[in-house]
Amino acid sequence: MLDKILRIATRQSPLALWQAHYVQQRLMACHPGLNVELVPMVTRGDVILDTPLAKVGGKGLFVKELELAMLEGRADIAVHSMKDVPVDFPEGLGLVTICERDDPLDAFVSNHYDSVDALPQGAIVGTSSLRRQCQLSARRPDLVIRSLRGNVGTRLSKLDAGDYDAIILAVAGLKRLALTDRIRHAMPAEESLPAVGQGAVGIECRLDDQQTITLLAALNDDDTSVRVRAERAMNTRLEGGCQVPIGSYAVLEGDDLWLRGLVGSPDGKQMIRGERRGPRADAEKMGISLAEELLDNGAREILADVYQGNSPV
Ligand SMILES: NCc1[nH]cc(CCC(=O)O)c1CC(=O)O
Repeated sequence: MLDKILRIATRQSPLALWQAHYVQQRLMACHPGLNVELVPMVTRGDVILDTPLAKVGGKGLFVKELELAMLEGRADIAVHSMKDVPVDFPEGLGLVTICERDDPLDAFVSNHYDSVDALPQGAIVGTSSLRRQCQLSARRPDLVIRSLRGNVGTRLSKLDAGDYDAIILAVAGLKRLALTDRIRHAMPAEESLPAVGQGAVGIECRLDDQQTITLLAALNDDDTSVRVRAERAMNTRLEGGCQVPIGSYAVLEGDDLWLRGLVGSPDGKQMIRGERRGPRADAEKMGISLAEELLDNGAREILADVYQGNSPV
């Protein structure tokens, strides 16, 4: 078994490479003698940089090429930010491991201001995340939200060039890239409910590859896994792609899981919130029942509006 070389399909952004290296290091530490190599790839999501993701097919654009490489046997595993992993997997592939979650919160990043509340009237905030846009606009309807795509480094350069008064990024991404000094304010979940899976790294592989699945099991974190399963169950039940602002965030309090969810309109004028508390064994059930409550409380209409194009995405 240890004469095998495990190949990780990875995008080449600094964040993707950090995550792939992290999994490589952890696998080699857990399985002395195991060889782990990176197979760097370019995805469509890396090529289409000028259009909001919600309009060009969503975050799945970042994973398709990696999945094809696994199905064709050119790679054994793919490492993903859980936030970017779509609900469905191609036949034969699945998510088998979720590593310990890093900071799940959003970061307020600015060269001039300390917080959203400190921004002047009409300030320009950069984000292409409808979830962040919705929550920012609900709090401060006067803000002008402008699209912001590209790698974390590119986004920071655009801020530094003066294109924006502030931008919102994930704390976890900034930490991984050793850029925590750019964070002015970690936005608590009450201010910006995080995205499904934010801050967690997941690993996908072929479901018939038992040898790899066994090797990956050592990296699974049960607490993270239960939290992310609750968040993803909510998202799946909502059938919400990334065209709809959705936040879903679970924490453990002892053995109890506290799951909070949000569905909003992109302009922040509508916002439906709900929560569940229950035993960790009910993670998925809680996600589904919270989604159903949100749907009954108005999320159904919001989702329908967005998909019929009545809502300014
Ligand atoms: N959308 C891109 C993306 N995917 C994952 C992260 C951050 C790391 C994570 O959430 O695990 C980021 C950057 C960001 O949102 O600032």
